[in-house]
Amino acid sequence: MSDSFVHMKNVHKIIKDQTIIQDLNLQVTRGQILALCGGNGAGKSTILRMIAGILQPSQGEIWVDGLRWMDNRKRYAELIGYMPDDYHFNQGLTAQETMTFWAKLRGLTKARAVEVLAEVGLEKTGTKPVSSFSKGMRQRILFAQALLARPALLVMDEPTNGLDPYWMESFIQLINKAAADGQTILFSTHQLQIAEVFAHRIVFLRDGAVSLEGTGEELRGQLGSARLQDAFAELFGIIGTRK
Ligand SMILES: Nc1ncnc2c1ncn2[C@@H]1O[C@H](COP(=O)(O)OP(=O)(O)OP(=O)(O)O)[C@@H](O)[C@H]1O
Repeated sequence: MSDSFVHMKNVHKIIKDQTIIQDLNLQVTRGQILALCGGNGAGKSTILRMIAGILQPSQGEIWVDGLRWMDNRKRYAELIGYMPDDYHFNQGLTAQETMTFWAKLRGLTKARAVEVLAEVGLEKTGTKPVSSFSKGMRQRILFAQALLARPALLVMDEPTNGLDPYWMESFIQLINKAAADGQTILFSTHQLQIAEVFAHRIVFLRDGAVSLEGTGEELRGQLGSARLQDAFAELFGIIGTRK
């Protein structure tokens, strides 16, 4: 096994007789920010859920900080802050009550719940019901939830969906700070300009396999295209290739 912080080795995932992920090998070093890109159905969420321990590979192994999910599920879960692409909030609770509930589940204090809500700019609106929140504000609650326990690994599915330009910038700053503090970050996005701005490495998936990977600069160099978005369009054509 390598000294990578996240190591996926020969991972396959089969769901309902369909191969969703095929022979995936992926390594992420500590403190690295890695963006997973690819069209609809390429397998981004499936990979992130497997790393988060929500799904298990059909074949192959995944280590986070040298630990496999089946070795010690509690310790494994403690290593990871997972931000799902969607979540059905309890509409009756305020943002602060929601976050405090999640904090208590992790043995953390209400003060930490309030602090992390402030980090995502929801200190004032935190006392309002989540039912009154916009998509972007809900995204910020989910992001705060992933940050709660200051996890060694942040796994985020489409974290910038619905963020306005101001919060996009704040999100980038928070992620850069987390990486500078030694946290390792994996996220999926369709927004290649976001991946280019702050990911140390970009992995392009196609039909559950790695199609291309490198830094933004390397990929642009390889593809001879001024912008990754152009390269992406060239390579993948119309988004959504899997039948
Ligand atoms: N529970 C499931 N049952 C059947 N098929 C599934 C299931 N989960 C995922 N899939 C299929 O696996 C493939 C990959 O899905 P996944 O959600 O990982 O893709 P994605 O890259 O995150 O897509 P998007 O960009 O649209 O969010 C898709 O073809 C999807 O239909």
